[in-house]
Amino acid sequence: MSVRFGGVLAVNNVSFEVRRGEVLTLIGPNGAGKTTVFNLISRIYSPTAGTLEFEGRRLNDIAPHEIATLGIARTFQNIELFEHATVLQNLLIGRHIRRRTSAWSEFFFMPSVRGAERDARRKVEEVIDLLELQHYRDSLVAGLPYGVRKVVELARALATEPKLLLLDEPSSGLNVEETEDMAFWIEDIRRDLGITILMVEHDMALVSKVSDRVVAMSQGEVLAVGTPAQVQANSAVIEAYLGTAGDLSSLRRPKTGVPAWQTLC
Ligand SMILES: Nc1ncnc2c1ncn2[C@@H]1O[C@H](COP(=O)(O)OP(=O)(O)OP(=O)(O)O)[C@@H](O)[C@H]1O
Repeated sequence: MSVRFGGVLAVNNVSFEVRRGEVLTLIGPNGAGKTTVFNLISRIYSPTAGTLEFEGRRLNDIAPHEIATLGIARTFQNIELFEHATVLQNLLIGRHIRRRTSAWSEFFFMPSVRGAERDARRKVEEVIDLLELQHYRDSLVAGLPYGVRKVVELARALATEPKLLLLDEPSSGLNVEETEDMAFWIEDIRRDLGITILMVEHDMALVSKVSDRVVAMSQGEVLAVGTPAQVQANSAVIEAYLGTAGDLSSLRRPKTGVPAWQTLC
């Protein structure tokens, strides 16, 4: 796919596949086009050229609100939750896209609606147990620590029972311990729930730990695809990161205090 914003070719002829059951991570310096790829897959943006397919189905003409019903869920770089609702309510709202009941049956609270309500609660409670959120289930999101909110956003995505989970910088803003917990959640989600994961991430320790394959991007293009070790050893990838080292403000530092490009080299 390619996408142009005025004079900026944000994504230029980018092509890759996500295999069922894998964790695939997009890496690259700031401005490489990673979030734009996520926004293309979520249908927030439309490609200027190219095709997007999910399970053999062309997604180019699908509306953004239909993406979740096809089995694609996402989290955002900046957490997007209902701040003045509880954790449980946020998850139930997330779950609502699975509802197949009509407005008519909802109005009269017919048996099909009661059944759907029970299913939603059961699924949401399963996710709360899986991500160990029991302690926070009735707390307002607004009062929760940042690290817990990140897990709640992940839980809300899981409550939709996705086949493909898009995680946009799951470790951003987390401390070392919280990042390690996030790595465990990601591994559990893939192993226990069989969900395929496509992730954008800057923390190379987390990337190496959980990813089967990595796609390295720079300036809107794919530089390399391979295992984390293969991509980290790729000279074009190293150069792309070193090329930004003069502008340290554009590099995200992992919590070790080591610049991202040093962890790559
Ligand atoms: N809506 C938009 N309008 C104009 N330009 C945009 C838009 N979205 C992204 N861009 C530009 O596209 C390029 C790629 O941005 P993108 O946010 O995808 O990079 P990124 O790799 O996700 O960076 P970061 O790691 O900082 O999130 C940048 O030059 C950015 O300014």
